[in-house]
Amino acid sequence: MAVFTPVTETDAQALLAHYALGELRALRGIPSGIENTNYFLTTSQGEYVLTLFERLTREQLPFYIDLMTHLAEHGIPVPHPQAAHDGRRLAELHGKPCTIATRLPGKCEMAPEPVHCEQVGRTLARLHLAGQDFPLRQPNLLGLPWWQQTAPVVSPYLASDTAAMLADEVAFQTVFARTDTYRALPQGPAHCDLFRDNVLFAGTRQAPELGGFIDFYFAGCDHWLFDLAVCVNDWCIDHAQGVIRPELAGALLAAYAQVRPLNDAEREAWSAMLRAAALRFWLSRLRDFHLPRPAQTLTPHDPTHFERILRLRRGHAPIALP
Ligand SMILES: Nc1ncnc2c1ncn2[C@@H]1O[C@H](COP(=O)(O)OP(=O)(O)O)[C@@H](O)[C@H]1O
Ligand SMILES: N[C@@H](CCOP(=O)(O)O)C(=O)O
Repeated sequence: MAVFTPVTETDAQALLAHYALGELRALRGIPSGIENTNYFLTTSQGEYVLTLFERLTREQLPFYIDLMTHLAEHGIPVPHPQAAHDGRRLAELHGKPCTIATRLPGKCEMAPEPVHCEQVGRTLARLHLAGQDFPLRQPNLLGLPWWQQTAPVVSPYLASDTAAMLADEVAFQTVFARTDTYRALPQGPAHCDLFRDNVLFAGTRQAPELGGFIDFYFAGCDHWLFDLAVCVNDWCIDHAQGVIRPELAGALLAAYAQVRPLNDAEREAWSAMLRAAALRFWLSRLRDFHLPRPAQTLTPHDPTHFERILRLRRGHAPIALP
C-alpha cells in the first residue's frame, strides 16, 4: 500500500479542527498510487481525500493546489482543495505538507471503450482551455532537462543496446526542442499523467459518466500536445503489445479536436511527441524500479512496458491527428 506516512484518527481529528468540514467519521488508507500518501476521509459533511506530499516541496505545491482550485471553479471535474479557517488550502502533518480535497465519484476504467476515450478527450481539451488564464507558471518538472539528467543515472542498469537507444532518444528530443515547429506548439497548464488510473467514471460501462480527473501532482506548464500524447499512449493502446488501437485513438482525438482544434505545428510534431511521452514514463519507471524509495508496500510499475512503446513509436508513423 502506498502509505509512506501513517496517519492516525487522532491526527486526522486534530487536522479537521482547522476546517469547517464537520466531524471525522472514518479514515482509510488508499492502497494505490505511487507518489503520495493518500487517505479517504469521511466527515459528517462529506467525502474527502487527504494527501500528504512525499516528494513535492512547499515551494512547488501552490502551483498544483491553486491549479486544481482554478479548474474546479471553472467547472472542470477535478478534486477541489478545501480551505482551512485561515484561508489556506495547504496544511502540515508529520512534517509533510498536506491538503484535503473533495472525493470525486466513480472508479477507474482499466479496459476503456471508445465512449470512455471520447469523454477523456473532450474533458482534456476543456481543461487545457480553462487553464489558459491560470496565472501561476511552473514547468513540467519531469520535462526535457530532467530526461537529460536522469538518462545517465539509469543507463548503467540497462543492456548496452537499450542504453544506446535511450541516449539516442534523448539526443533526438534535444534537437527536436530547438525546432521552429516545437516553438510554435500551444502550451499552458497540463496534467502530464492522465493515465487510465487517474480518471474516474460513474454510471455504467455502456453509459459511463466521467467523474473527474485526479492526481495533478505531475502537472506543469507544457505543450498541450504532450498531454494528449501521454493520454493516447495509455488510453488508446493494446496494453499487452503497446500498439495504438485506431478506434480508441480516433475517438479520443476527434473529441479533443472538437473542443480545441489542432494546428499544423501540432500535426507535424505528433510523432516526436508520442515518443517524448513514452520516454518520459520509461525514465520515471526506470528510476523508481532501480532506485526505489522506501514505502510500506509498493509494487513499482514495469519499465519495459514503456521501453516497448518507445521502440514502437520510433519505428512506425502514428495515427494522424484530425
Ligand atoms: N479526489 C479523489 N477522489 C476520488 N478518489 C481519489 C481522489 N484522489 C485519489 N483518489 C484515489 O486514490 C488513488 C491514488 O491516488 P493518486 O492521486 O493516483 O495517488 P499518487 O499520487 O500517489 O499516485 C486513486 O487511484 C483513487 O482511487
Ligand atoms: N502514471 C505513471 C506513474 C504515476 O503513477 P500514479 O499512480 O501516480 O498515476 C506510470 O504509469 O508510470
